[in-house]
Formats: sequence, C-alpha cells, structure tokens
Amino acid sequence: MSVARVPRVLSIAGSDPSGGAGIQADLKSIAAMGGYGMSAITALTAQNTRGVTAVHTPPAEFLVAQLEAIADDIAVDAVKIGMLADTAVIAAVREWLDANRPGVVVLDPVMVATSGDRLLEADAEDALRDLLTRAHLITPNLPELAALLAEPVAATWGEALQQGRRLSERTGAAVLVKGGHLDGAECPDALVDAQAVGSPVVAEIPGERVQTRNTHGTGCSLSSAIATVQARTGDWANSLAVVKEWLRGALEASDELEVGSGHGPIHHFHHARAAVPLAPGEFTDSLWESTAKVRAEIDALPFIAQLDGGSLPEKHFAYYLSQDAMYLNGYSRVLARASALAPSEAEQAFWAEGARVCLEVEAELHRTWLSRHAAHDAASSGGGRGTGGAVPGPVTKAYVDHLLAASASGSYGVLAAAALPCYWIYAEVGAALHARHAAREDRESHPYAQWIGTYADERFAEATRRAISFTDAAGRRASAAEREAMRTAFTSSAVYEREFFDAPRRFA
Ligand SMILES: Nc1ncnc2c1ncn2[C@@H]1O[C@H](COP(=O)(O)OP(=O)(O)O)[C@@H](O)[C@H]1O
Ligand SMILES: Cc1ncc(COP(=O)(O)O)c(N)n1
Repeated sequence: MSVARVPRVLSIAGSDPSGGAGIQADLKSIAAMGGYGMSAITALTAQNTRGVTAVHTPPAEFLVAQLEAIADDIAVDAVKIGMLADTAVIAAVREWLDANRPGVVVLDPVMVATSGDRLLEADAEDALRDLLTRAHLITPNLPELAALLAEPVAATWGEALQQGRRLSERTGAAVLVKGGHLDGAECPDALVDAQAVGSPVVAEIPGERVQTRNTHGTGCSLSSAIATVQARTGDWANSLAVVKEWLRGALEASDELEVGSGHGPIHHFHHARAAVPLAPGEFTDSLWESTAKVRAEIDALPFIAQLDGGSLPEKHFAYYLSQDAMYLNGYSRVLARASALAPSEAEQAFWAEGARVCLEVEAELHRTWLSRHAAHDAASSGGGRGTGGAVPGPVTKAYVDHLLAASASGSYGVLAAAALPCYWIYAEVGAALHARHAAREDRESHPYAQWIGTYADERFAEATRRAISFTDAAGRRASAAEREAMRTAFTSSAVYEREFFDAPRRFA
C-alpha cells in the first residue's frame, strides 16, 4: 500500500454545530494527526453537549454532488464514514465507494448519540449492515456492535471480543472493539480480524479510564484519526496505538475547554498547546500555579509562624538578617546581568534599578538591624566587606549559585524567571504577614513589629508587578524549550525561597 505524507482524508458524516462530534470533530482529528481534512456532509444536526434537538437530511443527490466535486479534482487517501441518517444516504455512499475504492475506509457505524438520540433511522440498519462489507475497519461501540449482530450488549470484555470476531467474519472487515462503554476502571480497545493468521485479536491495547464526563465525539475522533494515521503509516496496529495515546491526552485535557454543561468535547489539539500564542499573564500564572505546593510549605514553616507570633528566637532572626544581607549582594549582581541582557530600555532600567536598590537595602540592614544583633556578630567569622563579617550559609550559597548559573545561561528569559520568585514569593509572604500583624491588638509590643512594618512597601509591590510582567513577556516570546527552561529556573528558585526561610532553624 502506498503511504501519503500529508494524507488527504475525507469525512462523510453529519454536522455537529457545537463542534465536538461529527465532521467538526473529524476535521480537527485529521489535522491533529497531520492529515488534510475534507468533509462531505450527510446530514445537519442541531445539537450541543446536552443532546440533539433536530436533524435535517438534505436530498441524497446533494451528497452525491459533494462527493463528485471532491473526487473529480482531489486524490483521496482515506475515507472516514460517520452518521448516515437514512437509506438514501447509505445507497449514495455505497455507490461512491464502489466507483472510487479508496485505499483506506474506516466506518464508524453511528446509530445513537452519547446523549441517547437516534442518528440513523431504524429502517436503515439493514442497509448499514450491507455497507459494512465495503469498509477496511469498522469501529462500533459496544451497543452498536450488539445492534449490528442483533445480539444483547456484551457484559464483559471477553464477550465483546467474541462479538467483534463474529462481526468481522460476517463483513470481511477488521473490527475495532472499543471498551468505552464497559463498567470499571479499564478502557481497553482491540483490533479483531477474523481473517488474520493465528489469533483474530491482532492487537489489544489496555487503557485506564480517564475520569471525565467529556466524551462527546470520542468515537468520531478515534475513527477519523485512525484513518489518517493508517494512510500515513499503513499499519493498523501501530495506528491504533498512536491514536489511543493521543485520545487519552485529549480526554485528560478536556476540562480546559469549558464547552457546554453536558458531555463536553475532547481537546483535539492538547499536544500542540506549546505552539499556541499565550495570552498576557498566562505564562506567569502557570509558573505561579506550578509552585503552589512549595508556597503552601513556606506558609507552614515554623519561621513564618514564629515571626508572626513574635516567638522567633532572636538568634534565628539575626541569622536570617545576616544571610539576607549576603544574599542581596549576590542578587544585585544577578539583576545587573539581567539589565545587561534586557531586550528593551525599559527592562534594562528596571533591573538596573533593582540591582541598585538591593545594595541600598543591604547597607540599610547593616546600619540598622545587624548592628543591634550581638548574636550575629558572635556568629561571624571576620573578614568579608559588605557581609558584616559573617559567611554565607549553605542555602544562601546554593541559592546565589543557582541565580549565577541562570545568568551564565545567556537566556534573558531564564534569568528573569530565576530572579522572579525573590520578588513575587517574598512580596506575597510579606503581605500576608503584614495583614495579620495589622489586625493584632498587641502589635505595639510585638518584638518584630518594626521589621514586619517593612513588608508594606508599595514600591516593592509595584516592582514585583513589573518583574512579573517582563518575565511574562519573555515567556511569550520564548520557544517551547526555552519556556521549559524558564519554568525549571522559576520552580528551583521557589524551592530556594522555602529553604531560605527555613535556614535559621537548621543552621543558626
Ligand atoms: N473515559 C475514558 N477514558 C479513556 N478512554 C476512553 C474513555 N471513554 C472512551 N474512551 C475511548 O474512546 C474511544 C471511543 O470509545 P467508546 O466510548 O467505546 O465509543 P463511542 O464514542 O463511539 O461511544 C475508545 O478508544 C475508548 O477506549
Ligand atoms: C453529527 C454527529 N455524528 C456523530 C455523533 C456521535 O458522537 P459520539 O462520537 O459521541 O458517539 C454525533 N453526536 N453527532
């Protein structure tokens, strides 16, 4: 069999205006699998995720006109057949298939929608049985498999495979037996071909059931996707494996779509999300989201509770301040590097100002806080200018090394993402501490009242908003790989933020 690089795949099916099933699902699935999609519409439905309210079937001659227009001009590598509505439509499709004999014909014997509405007139079932012999692969769900055989619906997977073999025997086509309607946590699929040498079960792919209501159009999507991959690769078992993995991702990502209140559609392009332009704020929101666990751990640290309640040992506070001063010195150099790499003057000025402020705050720490803390001086080991004599603790050293490595990466985006948690997490932790403090009756006598007062700095809050917005813009410009490197840099810094708050307890 010849294979097509971009297979031209024709869907002969009904329209679902809500976009989740029918030709709309087929065109998305064909494109998602790398094919060029076309559609000849058999019938129009009025439906949404809750059900079908009306069906209009145009005269079969108009379907014939569509099919002829396509075949006159375009080579068709694969055909997927879905909703057929009535006997006149089935006859038109049968004649077209007999005249054109496409290399891949996948037939999804659509009878009843997920919502329970009929999509094939009851008197057309015999005509559909006859059409099955023209297909290479038939993809019934369990109720359709049973209806085509005029048998009860299979209660077990073993029974379903037996029914698949019987349908394959009767039609000469391979049957994809689908486990979507089974009870339980498993959702297997199997390719059954009565003419195969050895076992009729040519391939069986186990699958875990994805917990979601969004299964509208899974059968349509599966059948058109498998037709496309088959036209590309010429290997049914491999096509099923590829499509099943894609379908699992599409079901898992379906909640992102927020379409309708019933059985929603699947996310056909879940695998291409990295190629979609990001909305403003979307990237940094997702960075923030991916550090939710670390931030919850920070909120639960004894250091935060003790600073809040006033019981933080002075030795811990002094250690924290002296490490903060040393950190700020390194951080200032890192921000200066961000300024040097910045793609715009606004960003260049912003990071340079950040670098200057760090040195100012460091000096202020020495002038006011650190000079008062004898514990800090006792812990110092003499020497280094700008650090008050103390040496960087293990966390300070590791955090600054991580930031310096990000600045050596040469990527402005990675460096901005690495620098951001120090603004963002510190601002959030400080704002929460400050809000709780402001609500206290006894705040005048709180031993750390003055320090907690420094957390309500509107200039720092504004700088944080700008750092977020610059990092977000860098993320939007970045390639998928650079964005991943930015995420790694950001989440590592968030972990160092946690370790930094916890360091006094461990090392003071
Ligand atoms: N909740 C689910 N989790 C994982 N796969 C599913 C789920 N529901 C359906 N599938 C898969 O979707 C495809 C369509 O299955 P099925 O629901 O049986 O057919 P239909 O959509 O035609 O009723 C099959 O590959 C099946 O295994
Ligand atoms: C036009 C049209 N065709 C097919 C289906 C079946 O959908 P499902 O794949 O959920 O069984 C549908 N609901 N509408």
